[in-house]
Amino acid sequence: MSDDTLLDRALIRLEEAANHLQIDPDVTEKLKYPRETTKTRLLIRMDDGSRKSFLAWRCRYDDTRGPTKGGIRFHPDSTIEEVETLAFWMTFKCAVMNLPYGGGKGAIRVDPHGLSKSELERLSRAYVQAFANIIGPDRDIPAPDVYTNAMIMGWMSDEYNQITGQVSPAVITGKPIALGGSLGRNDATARGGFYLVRHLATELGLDKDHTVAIQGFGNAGQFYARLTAADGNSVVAVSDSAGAIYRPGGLDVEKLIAGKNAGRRVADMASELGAKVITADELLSVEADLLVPAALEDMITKDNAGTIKAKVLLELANGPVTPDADKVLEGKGIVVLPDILANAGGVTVSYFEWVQNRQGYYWDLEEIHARLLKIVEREGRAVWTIAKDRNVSARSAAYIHALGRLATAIEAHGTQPFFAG
Ligand SMILES: NC(=O)C1=CN([C@@H]2O[C@H](COP(=O)(O)OP(=O)(O)OC[C@H]3O[C@@H](n4cnc5c(N)ncnc54)[C@H](O)[C@@H]3O)[C@@H](O)[C@H]2O)C=CC1
Ligand SMILES: O=C(O)CCC(=O)C(=O)O
Repeated sequence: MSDDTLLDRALIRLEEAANHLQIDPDVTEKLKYPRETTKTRLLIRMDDGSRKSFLAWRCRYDDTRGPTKGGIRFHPDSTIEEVETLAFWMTFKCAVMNLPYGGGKGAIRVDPHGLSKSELERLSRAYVQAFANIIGPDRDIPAPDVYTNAMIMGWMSDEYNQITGQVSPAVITGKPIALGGSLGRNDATARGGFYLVRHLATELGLDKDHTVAIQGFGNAGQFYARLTAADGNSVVAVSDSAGAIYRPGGLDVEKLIAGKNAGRRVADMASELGAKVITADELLSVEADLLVPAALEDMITKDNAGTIKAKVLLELANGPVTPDADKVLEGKGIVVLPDILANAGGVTVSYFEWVQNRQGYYWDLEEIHARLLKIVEREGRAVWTIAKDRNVSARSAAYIHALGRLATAIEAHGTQPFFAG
């Protein structure tokens, strides 16, 4: 890989889209840099009485279209650059879906698997104590991301309420239902991708019983496996951070999910599922019609993209394909449904959660699914049409679609925000 940073590589997409649109250069100048990133150290008491310090960040990348929105990641490799890039992607994701938000993201550099539940709770609460002045229902609204979940969002929401002395459920989304969470947020990331693939199946050349390989078997990957298997497709390979398995005849998805929920690794379940253990790179090159990266960024590079046999990639992960790898995939005629569209079901249902919290009236699951379907199909179709009309990749089309909306909003604000930012 080159010396370019993750953000440098992400900005290539902005430049490409800008070349397609007649927009003021001030717009790209504004979108090239995060508005603000706050870094802090969280010092918490461990169960053995010692104290330990963790690096943490929150980035509000751009708030032209509304309060900043984006998840919080707990990961041992998190960096400021990763947080800012994820927040940049959130800015474009919210614009693609026409949600009234800008983009944000946060992280703590920690391996949460090494913490007890009470240590994890203290760390999550410490994050909110540190960033209580940055987040807020009209300012910056966090949500779950890698290695964070509804339980953690519940602790964070409770901490915010204690600090402010008010009950403000709309400050954070992805909460437990009992604390104002929305029905349907748990599988929303996967469901958005699933609706997109189903809507464009004919154009993508995917048959009703296509085969699927999934990289990463957490929230996004597991729910995608469940939805696609229930729809008659066959999940033939999956991986987690510890290994990968392959069964050409299809894996028992419910058994796999039950095993993961019991704390097992996918490779440890291979023999009972009649599957073969394969390497992480082999997962990318198995015979499958659809490849679903659902783990981390930069997993598909120019070094391994050439081995991919799938017709279509559905990016449930953020940034799994590098720009160099994109060129390889394009050369092979593989369609990439890009992250800012493909995984936007999560933030879309987070938006529904925020709306329900503010109106104090809650929708049933049917209503959530119908609203999500409508937005995914509307914006998915718009992106597909741009791709065909302009003869560009679906990724470029998604950025063109989003940048058009961002440019309109930036211009509508007048010149002042350029100086205030
Ligand atoms: N949770 C959400 O609502 C949303 C998540 N995403 C993105 O989806 C991706 C996955 O996030 P979640 O499923 O929420 O996280 P998660 O924490 O639930 O699961 C992550 C999964 O990735 C696996 N993994 C980690 N490193 C790996 C590696 N090197 N190879 C294979 N698997 C690996 C882990 O073992 C785990 O199964 C991330 O890129 C995240 O930013 C995007 C939109 C929304
Ligand atoms: O649900 C949200 O607000 C944000 C989810 C997220 O972090 C993402 O889409 O990458």
